[in-house]
Amino acid sequence: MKTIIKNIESLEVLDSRGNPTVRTYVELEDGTKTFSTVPSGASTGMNEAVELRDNEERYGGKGVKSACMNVENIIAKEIKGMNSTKQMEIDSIMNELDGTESKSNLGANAILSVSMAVAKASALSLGIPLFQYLGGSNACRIPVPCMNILNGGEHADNSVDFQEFMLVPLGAPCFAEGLRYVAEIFHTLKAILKDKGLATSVGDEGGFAPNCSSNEEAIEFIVMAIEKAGYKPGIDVSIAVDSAANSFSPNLDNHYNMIWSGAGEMSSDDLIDLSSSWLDKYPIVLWEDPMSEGDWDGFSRFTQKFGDKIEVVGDDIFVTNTKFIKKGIELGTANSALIKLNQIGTVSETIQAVRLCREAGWRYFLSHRSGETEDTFLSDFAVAMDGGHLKTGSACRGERIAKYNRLLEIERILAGKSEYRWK
Ligand SMILES: O=C(O)[C@@H](CO)OP(=O)(O)O
Ligand SMILES: [Mg+2]
Repeated sequence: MKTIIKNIESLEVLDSRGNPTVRTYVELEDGTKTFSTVPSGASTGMNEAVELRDNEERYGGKGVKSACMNVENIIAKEIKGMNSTKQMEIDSIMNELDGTESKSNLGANAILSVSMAVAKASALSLGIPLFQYLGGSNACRIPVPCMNILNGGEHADNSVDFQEFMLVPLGAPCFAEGLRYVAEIFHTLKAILKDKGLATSVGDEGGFAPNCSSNEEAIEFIVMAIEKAGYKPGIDVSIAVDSAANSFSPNLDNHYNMIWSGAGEMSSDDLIDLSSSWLDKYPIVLWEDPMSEGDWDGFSRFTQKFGDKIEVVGDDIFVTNTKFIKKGIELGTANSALIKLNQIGTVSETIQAVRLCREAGWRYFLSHRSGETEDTFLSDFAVAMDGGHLKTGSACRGERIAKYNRLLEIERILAGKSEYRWK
């Protein structure tokens, strides 16, 4: 059979931060050969699946090279000879081989590299675009590109506490136009910052990282840039924020300390008040991780207050894990989950997390990591999952642009049959 796995090999390569990461090649009986490369986060949730990374001393120095060895010496031995289209079976065999809930034995990066590569190889061998292989022949919704144009927190060396400020081109008629809107605003923001004598260097995801005088000044600059570029805030282009509140909650609880801006200590209620005043003034449609992963109560209160007006997304608190998303659904913690393949470590389990959100009437927001690669799996995956929006960084870094460009290609493949809508 064409799609029988003939060979699997792994190679240590570099990610966008210049750190080692895993790339895995899968070869099928019919000669199809392809590969996948895994990303890695900087602001991570405590319960994310465990990667074997060189910079993680807590795993006894087991680094990316050992993840690659695990692919070749342990996973490949079991998976070779299997049909690559048996995604769920392959993923669950890898989980059994690993034997831990966190995937810390073989490494979530080792497992995910194989999981994504077998999906890609299957699609290639069958002659189907990856987004249709994963999402079915009706997959046609291109996500609204939530472009991160201003970075703070752990993704930058500046005076902004909130990690990501994103543009949401929800008024555009199609993806290509939406991308054009946000790329233009990106360049306009650069000119505004330059004009004000502020730095135009960028953070990990390619958004600008100026030393703003306050967090609020950051969002003011963005509204200014939207207008100056000729768009209407809230109609053509709205705004999304990822506070990544873990990064300013020293004990990951309901105490916050905004050290970068100097705003100082805050409680969950102070953050709710701040958000409330921003929501009155600025066209914000989505707010991610407004509270830390330990502040379930603060998160719920935030959702109670704003959940009928905006999308409240849980990232570090849910870590793409159905166990935590289920708890969030029961408690009303949020109304959406961030979806990152490497937080849970297999394609099948990521799809389960998406399905759970859908069944609960939640939204789900597909996402890259701050340490990325040129792999465009995420673009196809986002279209396949039909979530309507994704975040994959700014307009000035190749590893992010690769994903936007793949979405342009998909829109073209769908030749007028694609959908583009926020909700
Ligand atoms: O917090 C986030 O949402 C992500 C991606 O933007 O960052 P990281 O990959 O560092 O966790
Ligand atoms: Mg986040």
